[in-house]
Amino acid sequence: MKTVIVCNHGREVPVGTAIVLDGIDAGYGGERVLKGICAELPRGRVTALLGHNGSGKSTLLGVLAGLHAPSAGSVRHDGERRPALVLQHTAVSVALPLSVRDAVAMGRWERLGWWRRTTARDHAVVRDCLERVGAADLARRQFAELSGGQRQRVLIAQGLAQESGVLLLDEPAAGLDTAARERVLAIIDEITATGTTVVHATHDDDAARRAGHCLLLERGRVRAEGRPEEVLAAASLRT
Ligand SMILES: Nc1ncnc2c1ncn2[C@@H]1O[C@H](COP(=O)(O)OP(=O)(O)OP(=O)(O)O)[C@@H](O)[C@H]1O
Repeated sequence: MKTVIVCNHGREVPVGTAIVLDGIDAGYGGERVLKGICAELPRGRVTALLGHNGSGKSTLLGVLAGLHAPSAGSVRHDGERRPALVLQHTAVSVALPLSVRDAVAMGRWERLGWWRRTTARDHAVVRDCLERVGAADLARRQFAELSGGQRQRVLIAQGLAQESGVLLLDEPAAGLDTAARERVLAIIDEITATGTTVVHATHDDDAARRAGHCLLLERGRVRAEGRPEEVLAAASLRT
């Protein structure tokens, strides 16, 4: 029997929900991009955000990360810290001289405050996060020298270093070759195995099939939500 804890615009919210989106509207200037998004994203699992270009996936990730204020509705999550947003490797400037270790340590900045005085624990977290993404041997390298796949794994480590219960990724495997893509998807699976909730935007049906839950957006509205096979079937009906 499904256990209901609260009501979300008349929808049941099962126990085990990490994030509740309740009637989210959001946009840019006068343009309304997200329109009344209601959804429940399961804790400790991967949710794949699907939809055509411009359907609002990145905007929704921004709202989930607390970087983009909704004009209506609310986001509730059960963690103490706000969700960690992992940048796409192509979105990060490589003009600055930055070691891999320093790039991951930036994930600690919000905790450190103005003086950014790191402790032994901060260093241990950075080491652990690099190990979790298989990049411990890259720690002393310059971020700019890395391949796209290596950069993406380092950015995931930066997100993990925030020690949030929720990790948000915007097309983390886009532009990577098959081996690098597979490695990123395997890391995402391993992250959820330790209890972290992952939400990632993707155009990749294989990545969606590996997810525990899918949310399909169409022109800023939820077109389908649920198990991957059901949502992918709904998606194929629209193409
Ligand atoms: N910073 C911005 N300023 C103005 N409009 C924006 C901005 N970012 C996105 N948009 C618009 O919002 C709509 C949704 O964009 P969004 O990037 O959220 O979609 P998406 O589903 O992530 O697309 P893609 O798959 O191409 O990344 C689009 O019409 C886009 O042009």
